Amino acid sequence: MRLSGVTVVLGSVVALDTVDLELSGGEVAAIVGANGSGKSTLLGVLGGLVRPRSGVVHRPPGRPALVSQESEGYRRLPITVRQTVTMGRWAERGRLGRIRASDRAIVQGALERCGLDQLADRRLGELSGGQRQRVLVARALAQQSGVILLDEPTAAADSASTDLIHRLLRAAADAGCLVVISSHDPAVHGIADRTVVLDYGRVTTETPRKCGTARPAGAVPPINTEPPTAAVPTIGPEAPSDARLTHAAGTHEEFGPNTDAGATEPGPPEAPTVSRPAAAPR
Ligand SMILES: Nc1ncnc2c1ncn2[C@@H]1O[C@H](COP(=O)(O)OP(=O)(O)OP(=O)(O)O)[C@@H](O)[C@H]1O
Repeated sequence: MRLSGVTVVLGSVVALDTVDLELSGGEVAAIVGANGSGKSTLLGVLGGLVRPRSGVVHRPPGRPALVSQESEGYRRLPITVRQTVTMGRWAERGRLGRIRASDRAIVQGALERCGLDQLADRRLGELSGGQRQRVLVARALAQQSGVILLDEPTAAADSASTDLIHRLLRAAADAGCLVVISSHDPAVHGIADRTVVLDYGRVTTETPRKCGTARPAGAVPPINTEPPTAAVPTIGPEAPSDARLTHAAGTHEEFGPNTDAGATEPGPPEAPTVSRPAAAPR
């Protein structure tokens, strides 16, 4: 996954400013920064949900698994935990496709690894915020994508849930996934190979991956994680119906005034003036 000179303008705000970034399978990248610094926007670009105004985006084949912020929308969904995690398999089977015994086994495995098997028949609205976050992570794991993008996946989690989610994500990366986590939680540094610091839409600091030195050996207990498969689409309420990440050879999109790159959202109108994001509390 590579971004070159990516700029995103939302309304009159430069949400991302000429961002260059290269991320690889097998690593956990932590995206950190103050409120409004552009973390969610960056995840949106990586996931193909936000259209840059300019720049180049290379994506690997397949659709990423997206874990959006736990929200009121999830609380209101009249579906059970198991049904939600099963949605991860729609990626491979299609919404109307038949869920097979192998899919059910994958879902059961994801439920168990996320400590949700006892809650499988509860509705989402009957869970705590931290429990719902584990459900969203379980759904992403059930998708078995090669890329998992998570927006503050531990914001409502207690320390035990945070530790579990982090260990599962670390294990997914160790199995070959690219895992990108936007977070305000300092605990994320414990599993990250790379930290990308955003400030007013710019990457100010990037700690690149150092082969073999990112984590002390044995710091993360092994977890039984299914290896990612190549090309699986995004699922879930936040997934756009026309997500364009399905090319077997990956995608290369160029954005700019003279290009017509595939986008999933209409680009912003030409803004006569562009301001920096509103100052965030430091
Ligand atoms: N739909 C929108 N229209 C205009 N500006 C927007 C829109 N969405 C976000 N922004 C602005 O873009 C900037 C980046 O927002 P973004 O949500 O990416 O920040 P963030 O780092 O994820 O913040 P947080 O930590 O609060 O989740 C902010 O200044 C925000 O106000």
